[in-house]
Amino acid sequence: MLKIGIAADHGGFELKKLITSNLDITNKYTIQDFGADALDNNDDYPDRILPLAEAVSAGTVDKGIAICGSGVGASIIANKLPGVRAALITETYSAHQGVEHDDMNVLCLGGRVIGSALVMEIINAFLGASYIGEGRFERRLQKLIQTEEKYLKK
Ligand SMILES: O=C(CO)[C@H](O)[C@H](O)[C@H](O)COP(=O)(O)O
Repeated sequence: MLKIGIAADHGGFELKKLITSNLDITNKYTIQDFGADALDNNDDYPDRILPLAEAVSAGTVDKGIAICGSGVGASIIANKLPGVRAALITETYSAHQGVEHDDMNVLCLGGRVIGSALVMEIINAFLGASYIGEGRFERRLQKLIQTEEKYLKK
């Protein structure tokens, strides 16, 4: 079963609630909620998203969903960690292509910019996709990993 993590700051708090109550996890996923557990308009996205990104980096969750107001801050902080490939996604094509081609493992969303019907389609596309893992995609991923090893220190 795929292990999914989810986290949000105040800008993504309502969207996280909507996602966790609408996502059909039956027989498919386990979901770990990294907070925020309550709305705090003074919280900061690095504090809220980092525990999820650490879990993806450590491999204790397989895929993450990181939400802030725009999705921008969430993607910036998540990508600081080794092994995390996060992207801000606003439509369904990139939600699955990012996984299939680039092994994207964190989906970033903007809680203040995305509609509730679209967001569930995006999440289902992201969670249902698998990395192709060969040929030109693997060649590109290896270049990305080499870059990470050169510039990011564990
Ligand atoms: O979108 C964000 C970062 O990219 C944050 O979630 C905040 O919503 C954004 O920075 C706005 O901050 P505010 O304190 O809610 O005005």
